[in-house]
Amino acid sequence: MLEEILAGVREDVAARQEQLSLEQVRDLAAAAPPAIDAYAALRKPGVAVIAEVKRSSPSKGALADIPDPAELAGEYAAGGARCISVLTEGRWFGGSLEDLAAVRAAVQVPVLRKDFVVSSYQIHEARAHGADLVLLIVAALEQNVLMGLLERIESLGMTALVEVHNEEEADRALDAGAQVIGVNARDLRTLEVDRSVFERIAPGLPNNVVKIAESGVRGPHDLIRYASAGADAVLVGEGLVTKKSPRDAVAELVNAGNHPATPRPVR
Ligand SMILES: O=C(O)c1ccccc1NCC(=O)[C@H](O)[C@H](O)COP(=O)(O)O
Repeated sequence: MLEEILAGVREDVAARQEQLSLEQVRDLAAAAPPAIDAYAALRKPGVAVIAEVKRSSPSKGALADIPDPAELAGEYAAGGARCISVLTEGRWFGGSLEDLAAVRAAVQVPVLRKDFVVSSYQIHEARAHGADLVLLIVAALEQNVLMGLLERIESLGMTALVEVHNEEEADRALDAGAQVIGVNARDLRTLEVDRSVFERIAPGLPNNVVKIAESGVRGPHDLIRYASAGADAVLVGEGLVTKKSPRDAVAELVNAGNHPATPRPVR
C-alpha cells in the first residue's frame, strides 16, 4: 500500500516541480509568516486533540465531501482542537495544498501537513502554504533521508511529527532526534487498526517526547484508553468527519482529555 501511495506522490511532486521550481517554492516559504510552536502547544495540560480534514482513505474509501475545509477547521477549532491536520495527498485522500492554505487562513492553532513526504521540496511547499508541523513517516524513508528532512523542517521553524508503527521505527525516530512522535495504529500493509500498538511502544519513549496516538479514535473511550498508555495527544480523522456536528464531536473528546479522572502523561 505504502509503496503504491509513494509512487503516486513522487509523480505528483515531479509534476508540481515542473510548474514551480525548488528555488521559487523556497522563496515563497521564506516569505510566509513564521510558524507557530506546535511542540509547546502539544505540551499544554490535558490530552490534545488533533482534528483531521480527511475526505477519503485507502481503507474506507469516501468518508465526507468537505466542500469547505476552512469551515470544517473553524468548527474543529471552536470545539477546542489543539491542532488541525490537513491531508494534502490527492489520489487516495482527496486533499490538496489549497486545502492547507485555506485551513491556515481560517484558524489560529498549529496546522499539520499530513502527507507522504519524500523530498525537501514538499517541506518548502508546506511552509509556503502555512504549515507549522510536517509529518515524516519512518517506514517511507531511509535513515539519512529521514534525518535530512527532519533538519530541514526544523530549519524552517516548523515541528516534525515523526510517525512510527513498531519499536524499530521508534528507535530510528529517536536516533534522528524526533521531539514529537506519532504511533500510528493502522498497519500500512493490512490497513487494520490495532490500538495496542501505542500501548506497546509509548512507554519506551522518553518523557520529553510528545507522544501522539494516531488512528482509531472513534469516541472518548478510545482517547481515555490512549491516555492511560501515556498519550499527550490523539489524532482523529474518521471519528470527526463522519459526525453530524464535528464541533461537538471534538468538544466531547477535548472534555474527556481534560477530565480530572483521565490519566496524565508522565513528564
Ligand atoms: O486512513 C487510511 O486508510 C490510511 C491508509 C494508509 C496510510 C495512511 C492512512 N491514513 C492516514 C492516517 O494516519 C489517518 O488519517 C489518521 O491517523 C486518522 O485516522 P482515523 O482517525 O482512524 O481516521
